[in-house]
Amino acid sequence: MIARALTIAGSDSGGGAGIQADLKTFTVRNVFGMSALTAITAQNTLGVEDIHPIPLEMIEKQIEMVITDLGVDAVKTGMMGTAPVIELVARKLKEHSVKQLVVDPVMIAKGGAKLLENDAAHALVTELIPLATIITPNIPEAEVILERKIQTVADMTEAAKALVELGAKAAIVKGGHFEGDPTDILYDGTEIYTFPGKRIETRHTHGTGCTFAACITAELAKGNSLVESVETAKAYITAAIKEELGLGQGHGPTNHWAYQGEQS
Ligand SMILES: Nc1ncnc2c1ncn2[C@@H]1O[C@H](COP(=O)(O)OP(=O)(O)OP(=O)(O)O)[C@@H](O)[C@H]1O
Ligand SMILES: Cc1ncc(CO)c(N)n1
Repeated sequence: MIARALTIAGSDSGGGAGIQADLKTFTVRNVFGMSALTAITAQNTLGVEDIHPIPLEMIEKQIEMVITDLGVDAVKTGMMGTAPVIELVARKLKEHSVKQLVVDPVMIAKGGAKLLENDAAHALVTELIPLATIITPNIPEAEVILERKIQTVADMTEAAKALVELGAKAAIVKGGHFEGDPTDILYDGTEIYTFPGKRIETRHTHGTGCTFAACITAELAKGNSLVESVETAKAYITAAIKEELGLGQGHGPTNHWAYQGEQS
């Protein structure tokens, strides 16, 4: 049977981030994708124009309809928006004993728009992080969650460990926001793994975080190990950034078809 993945996230009308990035990535990685929308955004490569939140009952019904009929092998969370949404999603994931959960703690879009209310970071810590197979913050997100500055690779390593102490089984702190080559640091509760990258000079990085986390989710859904899943996701996002599509006037989308690696 084909592996199944559910993304619980916001819609990006521009198609480069949010559920659109997730569903494209799931498809290219041979996983059947499903979605529960938390918000609709009117956005493009230049920024977020408006956000329309989805009512809590409707978020709940989407999750319920998908899990009780089609079933899921892995779930990814992206833009949550508010603390009540996080609380609801955590309750549903517990109710259905979801085993593989990738938490991408989306806070701010590339153009600077706020995708998570300030008072909701606490709910991430108390509700969602303890359920996570892996949490995938960029450096500013890890700084908000842990209430500390991250300035060096050593700080990233300490941050990954601290996120596991908060209850996630694993954490990867992404280095895309540092100057120079972007190195990501993974801690799986036992070992530290370093995923070095070469910085690609491009403005087309809209949705890199969503796409990376979606690929981890797809690989986990197929039954791959955590480290294998992150390795594939790193290769996938690197190819997607390198072979950008040249779309839009601002931060353009990545190329979800670019990765030529094997299907596992
Ligand atoms: N310019 C780049 N060149 C190569 N790799 C990059 C570049 N920018 C980001 N990455 C890699 O892409 C992945 C996503 O990291 P990033 O820090 O950009 O996520 P993010 O900030 O959460 O993205 P988003 O804009 O979707 O919120 C990481 O593996 C990171 O190392
Ligand atoms: C809907 C949505 N989710 C996540 C991001 C972060 O890239 C975005 N720009 N839009």
